[in-house]
Amino acid sequence: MRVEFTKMHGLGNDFVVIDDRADRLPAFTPERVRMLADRHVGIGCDQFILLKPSADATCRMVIHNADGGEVEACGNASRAVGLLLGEPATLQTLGGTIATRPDSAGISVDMGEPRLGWDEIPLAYAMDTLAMPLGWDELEQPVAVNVGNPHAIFFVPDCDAVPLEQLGPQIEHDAVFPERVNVNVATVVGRETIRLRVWERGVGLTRACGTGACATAVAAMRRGLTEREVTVILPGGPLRIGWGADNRITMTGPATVSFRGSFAWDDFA
Ligand SMILES: N[C@@H](CCC[C@H](N)C(=O)O)C(=O)O
Repeated sequence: MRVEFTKMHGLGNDFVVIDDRADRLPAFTPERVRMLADRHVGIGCDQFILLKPSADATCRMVIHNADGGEVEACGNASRAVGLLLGEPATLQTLGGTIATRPDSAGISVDMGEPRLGWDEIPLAYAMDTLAMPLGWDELEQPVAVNVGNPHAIFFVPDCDAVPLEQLGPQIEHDAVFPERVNVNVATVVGRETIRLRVWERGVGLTRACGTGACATAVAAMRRGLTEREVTVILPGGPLRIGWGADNRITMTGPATVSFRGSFAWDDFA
């Protein structure tokens, strides 16, 4: 059996997307996803995205990190799927149902409401999520925000100077985050601009993280550092993020098809 896929990216955060809305494919095990995502033995991607039928939305979006683990949300992949579907669409994810629509700046996504309670992140025990009383070397007092998936955000004078490849994995696996965490280091450049680098849970450093941009914008707004609409500049490029009076987050930015292909199911057994 051959399986067709679309290789896509959002600001360099890249995905293998398989459209199985017809529901004919067998299950993708974490091992199979790991092989497909591997940049040496597979196709290579940060996240593996499977579209399945849904009774309540345009489709169900199943999201796996490159390590094979299934996760609740992926902002950049949501824009990519929005581009594939073309029309305004709703995507059912483990983190909630979100809505995409084409926009003059690419694809706009209603990412839903952030969760801010310590048990909603989740954290291991009760604490202030606006300034967690913890530190890892130079990274201290993060803000914790859940935008479908868990994020810790550290505001620093220069995010490019942080050794994120060393501190990211330590923080990701710290016991204070029982479901692990995505680690964001952010520098506020002005009331409407933030620079951001992200160590993604289950992947590592990526060129961009849409949910990281949303969580960081909410964190900056909660701390009163920015306006309620900002540009978040990632290594792969900028995203526009708004947190409205209705408590909903909107993310707008590009998504791109790189190429289309197919593989034999048995090649990744
Ligand atoms: N690339 C993503 C986030 C993907 C999931 C994340 N690594 C997690 O484990 O929660 C994005 O664009 O949001």
